[in-house]
Amino acid sequence: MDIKICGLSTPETVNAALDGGASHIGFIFFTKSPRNVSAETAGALRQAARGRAQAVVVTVNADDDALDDIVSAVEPDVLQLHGSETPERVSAVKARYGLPVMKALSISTADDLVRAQSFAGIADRLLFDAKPPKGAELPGGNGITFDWSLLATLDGSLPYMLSGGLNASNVGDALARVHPSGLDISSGVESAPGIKDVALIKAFFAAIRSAQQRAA
Ligand SMILES: O=C(O)c1ccccc1NCC(=O)[C@H](O)[C@H](O)COP(=O)(O)O
Repeated sequence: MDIKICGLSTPETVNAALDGGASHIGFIFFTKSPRNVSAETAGALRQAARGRAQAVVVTVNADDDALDDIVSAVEPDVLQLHGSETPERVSAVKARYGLPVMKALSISTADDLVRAQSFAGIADRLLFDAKPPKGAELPGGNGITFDWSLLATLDGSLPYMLSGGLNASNVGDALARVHPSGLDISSGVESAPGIKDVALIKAFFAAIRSAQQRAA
């Protein structure tokens, strides 16, 4: 199963993610986020990780000019669109950069999953995150779970990463209930907003391994 550690900003925590077995490392491009990084920082971190994990850049309703700059500086493997991008915008981004697009969607009701179907065959993968609280500044990275049982309505045709409020304590429960093609975590491996913690990253991977052994 793919595992994405998102919101990385230092070599130490990127190494912890890679050593733990992360398939994806995520870099946030959203100035209001405590995890926001410069293109230079993300570019250097992704170069160091090249060949070991896929580099994902996370943007929110970014226009072509902003994406051009980020893509040329970072050379990502995947673009994660975490705003209110439409299926048409996802198609246009895929065509412009020739890169896989993971579309993040906020989930709080079954209707949100009906909306997800409009990205079928367009986004390469979805990332189901919790709906941010009213008035929240951030569309993601809020450390909030959603009702995972809603995912039971999916027919299996949409590959998705499960995201939102995961941590070492609840990831086993999540894996017992749903079967995503990937997991994504950010604040659950932080000691403070934006500060990734090597011990928490290790604990997260250990919890996943335990859950997988229980299921085997
Ligand atoms: O993490 C952020 O600060 C962020 C800001 C703006 C857009 C997206 C953001 N995060 C995207 C992610 O993929 C997070 O990993 C995801 O929302 C889950 O976060 P968490 O609930 O903290 O594990």
